[in-house]
Amino acid sequence: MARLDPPVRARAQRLTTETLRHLGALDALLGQHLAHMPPLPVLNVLRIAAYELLAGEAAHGVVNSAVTQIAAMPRHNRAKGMANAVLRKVAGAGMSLADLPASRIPEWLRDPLVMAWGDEIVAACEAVQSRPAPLDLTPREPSTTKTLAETLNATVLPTGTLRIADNVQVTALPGYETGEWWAQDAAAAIPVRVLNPQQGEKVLDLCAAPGGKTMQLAAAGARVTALDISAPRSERIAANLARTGLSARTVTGDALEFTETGWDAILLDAPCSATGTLRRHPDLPHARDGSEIGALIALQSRMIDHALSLLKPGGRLVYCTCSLIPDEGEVQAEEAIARHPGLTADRAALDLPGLDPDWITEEGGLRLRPDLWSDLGGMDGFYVVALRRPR
Ligand SMILES: C[S@@+](CC[C@H](N)C(=O)[O-])C[C@H]1O[C@@H](n2cnc3c(N)ncnc32)[C@H](O)[C@@H]1O
Repeated sequence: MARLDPPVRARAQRLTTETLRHLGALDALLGQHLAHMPPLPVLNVLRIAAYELLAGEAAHGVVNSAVTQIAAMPRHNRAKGMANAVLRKVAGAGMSLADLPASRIPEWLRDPLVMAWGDEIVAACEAVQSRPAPLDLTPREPSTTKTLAETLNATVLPTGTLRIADNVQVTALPGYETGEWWAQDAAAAIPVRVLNPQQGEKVLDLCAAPGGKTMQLAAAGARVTALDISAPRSERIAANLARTGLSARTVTGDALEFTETGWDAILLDAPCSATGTLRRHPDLPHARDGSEIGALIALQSRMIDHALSLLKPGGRLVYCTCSLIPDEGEVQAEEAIARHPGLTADRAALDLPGLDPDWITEEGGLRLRPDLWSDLGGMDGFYVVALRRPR
């Protein structure tokens, strides 16, 4: 896909993302017209074509293009007649995307989420995840929020994030080149607000790439060190800082081996199952099976303990994950408090404009779910807690 021209690439990305979002419903629809499942390369062409038909693309062009692609597959070109017939039946049914049922989270993930949140909340999350995610932007200078909202025809969310509902090309928007804002989901912007960086404070961003939160910390005037284990991802931090004219020291390395101490505050946006970001990454539940989550949970608690050892006495650690699984959020905070005498969850840090006190959890963290603000377009799932080390 990287070799395609930007507009073609954007269209290819949108088509595959939206097809994956509705994969279960599209397969069920195609299944009504298929005597047996075709080979995967043929099925994938049918899936994308069925999505395009339901999205209102002209039937003639969609069917022709799909048949041409299958005709060019040396091992499967005999399927072109079948593909033509099936797609004409889908087109003839006159259905649209609105007729599809909400996309369902695959069972390996759905079962633990139902255990954690109940059927109703999971169904509400699925309803939000069935629609494309809006584009959320964080302004570099909070004082420019109103002006940017007018220029970009965006709405301002209760926490100060700008939201654009339409499908737009990010890099073509005014202010991208000049770094006046960066793309960041409304929920992802909250951990730094909870950390509340102060001018001149020494702040360590422990799992920093691609740098959305690093930029928020630097924009607040903190002296930031941004560390990430991945060299290519660290380059993205540097590129983002350069575009926005912000500065931070970048380090490539393993958080568990970083030994500089005395930090006023540390942000730990730990690697996780990313199950809160399904609406932006509908491929995720198909590409994974949950077998990696146990190892991630163990890594997260080792990272929390190590981060606490780097803080100055009285310093604060904001731990967050873009996961919907409590073992990667609420349980990590609860167990960290139990492991470290004197460590407390700072509930006052969550008293911020736009944050609903109902989102505060028993152990003193913040649970953000896709179904919250559903009337405003939802948000990614996140867990955030501010832990304070004793003096
Ligand atoms: C959730 S992403 C961070 C997103 C980032 N904070 C932002 O807001 O743009 C998690 C990051 O952790 C990094 N990571 C994973 N294991 C790590 C380790 N042992 N040490 C440091 N970084 C690690 C990954 O490379 C990944 O970039």
